[in-house]
Amino acid sequence: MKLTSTSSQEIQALFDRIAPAYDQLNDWLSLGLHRVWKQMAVKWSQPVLGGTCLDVCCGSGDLARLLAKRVGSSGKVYGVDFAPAQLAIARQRTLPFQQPAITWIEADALHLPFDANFFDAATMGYGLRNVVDIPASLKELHRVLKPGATVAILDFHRPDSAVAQAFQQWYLEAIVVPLSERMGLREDYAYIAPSLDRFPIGAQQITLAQTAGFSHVIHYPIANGMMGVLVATK
Ligand SMILES: C/C(=C\Cc1cc(O)c2ccccc2c1O)CCC[C@H](C)CCC[C@H](C)CCCC(C)C
Ligand SMILES: C[S@@+](CC[C@H](N)C(=O)[O-])C[C@H]1O[C@@H](n2cnc3c(N)ncnc32)[C@H](O)[C@@H]1O
Repeated sequence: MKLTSTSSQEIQALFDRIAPAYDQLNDWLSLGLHRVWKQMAVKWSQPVLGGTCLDVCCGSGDLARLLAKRVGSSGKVYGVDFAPAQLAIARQRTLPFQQPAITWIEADALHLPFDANFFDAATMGYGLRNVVDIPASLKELHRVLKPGATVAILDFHRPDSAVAQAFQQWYLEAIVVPLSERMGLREDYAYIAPSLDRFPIGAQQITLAQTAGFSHVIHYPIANGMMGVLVATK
């Protein structure tokens, strides 16, 4: 099935389908760099010891586990995703004795099952590009954060430089798609490039976050602008 413009159900099915290969392919295709980018996002979300943190669109849970390390045993971390196969892997990959225990919740990022002003910090990794309503998703994040709390949103980004842009396009088409094809996931990974074409660039993301109500917003291009982190404080 070719995924160009996509419904919420198609996105959920895609991430359920790729779940068994997802972590391995991320490590291979980014040469492990996605772990560094995720560390940066967690740092920018400013989690504090004993804090209550949220990882929206948590997938297999990398960011939630990093948040858990930051908040320590007196803190609390919730990981939310709507793809049950991703959550199953998140649960498997989390050590039973890890403190704090992470609470994994199957839910929609557009309707978070939390009270307003609940979280001290939040992260979202590679989720914003995939939600069907970006402004609604930002408003929902704003709603659940406490005043003064920060969300860091990591995702692909289009570099300014034509050379870096050409390299990114080439890498997605000539490396990512053929490698994922070997695992029978060609169409699923071919979806990344068009989803990136539709995704607002950093400056547009800043405006969207301000419109959602965030008071202090910065976008950091990373990896030569091929990735970016939107950091927004309520
Ligand atoms: C963790 C990463 C991506 C997660 C991800 C997001 C999506 O929206 C998907 C949609 C459909 C299928 C899969 C995903 C998905 O895995 C980021 C790293 C993985 C990337 C595939 C690697 C991309 C690398 C950069 C374009 C270039 C880096 C070059 C460097 C020399 C390694
Ligand atoms: C590319 S994965 C990212 C997973 C993880 N955050 C990471 O960085 O590795 C995107 C995740 O967003 C989830 N997702 C997309 N739209 C969602 C929505 N509306 N509600 C909840 N989860 C959603 C997908 O199920 C998928 O697990």
